Amino acid sequence: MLSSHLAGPVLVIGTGLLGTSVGLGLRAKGVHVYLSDISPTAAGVAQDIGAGTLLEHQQIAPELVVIGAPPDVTAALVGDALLAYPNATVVDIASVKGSILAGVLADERLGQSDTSRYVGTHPMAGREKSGPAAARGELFTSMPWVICAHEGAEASRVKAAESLAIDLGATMHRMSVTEHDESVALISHFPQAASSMIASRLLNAEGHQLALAGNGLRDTTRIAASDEKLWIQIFSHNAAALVPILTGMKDDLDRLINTLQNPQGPGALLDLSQLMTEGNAGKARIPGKHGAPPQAFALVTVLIDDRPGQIAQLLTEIGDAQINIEDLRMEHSAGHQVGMVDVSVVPGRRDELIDVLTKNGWKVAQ
Ligand SMILES: NC(=O)c1ccc[n+]([C@@H]2O[C@H](COP(=O)([O-])OP(=O)(O)OC[C@H]3O[C@@H](n4cnc5c(N)ncnc54)[C@H](O)[C@@H]3O)[C@@H](O)[C@H]2O)c1
Ligand SMILES: O=C(O)C(=O)C[C@]1(C(=O)O)C=C[C@@H](O)C=C1
Repeated sequence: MLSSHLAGPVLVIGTGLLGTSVGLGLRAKGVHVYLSDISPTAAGVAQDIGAGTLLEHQQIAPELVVIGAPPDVTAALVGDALLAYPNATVVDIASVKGSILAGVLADERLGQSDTSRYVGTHPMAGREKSGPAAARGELFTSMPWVICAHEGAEASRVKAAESLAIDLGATMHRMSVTEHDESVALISHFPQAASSMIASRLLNAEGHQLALAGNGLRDTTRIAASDEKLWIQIFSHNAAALVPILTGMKDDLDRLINTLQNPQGPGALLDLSQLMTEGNAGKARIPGKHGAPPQAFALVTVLIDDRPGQIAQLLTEIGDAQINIEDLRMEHSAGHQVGMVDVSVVPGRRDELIDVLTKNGWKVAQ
């Protein structure tokens, strides 16, 4: 078992997707984890899948308490935990930070020595699913984890919060709550709003239209499946940072509508070209997964028969050719006994991959 920075025990309050993922990740490091949730079922499932031990009537003195509940109850749960466990560091992992810090500092039950043990944090990893059954111990590996220590936080408490991120394999980013909320409004909350709006256009789509859906629609709507109860809280807690970004989008939309109302008009084509090139440039600024520099991988699509062992064979042959796979995705072709595997590789190895696979008899769609 790998050694951990945290000694434990750690108490996770709120054992849904995120809290259970924290429990699973810490258990894999050998840290003792207790689990608690307002829903006995959520806590029970988390225990059953190995995220820790149910907190029932045991008297515990946790080193760290992690609040993994929704944003609207987080500040109150932080306050409860600071009072219930007077020696513990208490962190939350909610997606918004300013409103929660304000709630904790305004809690009249707490003195300065209590709030000095609180550190707000936010792992930038998640899924469009919720609940403990969707949890993964590796969720945070190489993903950013923001630490938003407030002015009154004790250094040793900040270190404990950082130890949690390190033990779970995340990369640490320190910032103020304001910097955090503005950043995530742009890179997380705005994309969620845009994805939900794109998907909501489909409500009245005809079946024959939807039957044509390809990767463009799937790529832009994955997170539209996210939990509505969680996101109404995130949007409303971070409204001030989100409004300017949505206003900028509205201006762009107005400009596009204007241009398309007269697509042969003077400057219209230049306007459309600008929309695309600005989008290309923005996309190129997104770092590669796991913090790597931006890199456009080359995609090779391989057609495989829909029968057992095909993917394993494909991966073995790519491995034998000493070509590293950067990303892998599989799609089924509706109504056909065929699958399509998208293999991403560094651009310099693309032609070689196509050669190897074609020689080995695979059908490669170029
Ligand atoms: N889902 C994501 O992608 C993601 C990513 C990063 C951070 N977060 C943050 O993590 C937190 C949890 O999100 P999630 O996706 O795991 O949600 P979830 O719905 O899967 O889990 C939340 C859990 O909190 C429990 N809970 C609610 N009120 C409680 C209370 N008063 N006391 C104890 N438990 C309570 C619920 O029963 C549920 O099991 C949220 O604050 C969210 O903003 C989510
Ligand atoms: O991958 C996803 O499904 C997510 O939406 C994760 C995501 C994100 O925007 O990156 C969503 C909200 C969280 O606060 C942090 C991470």
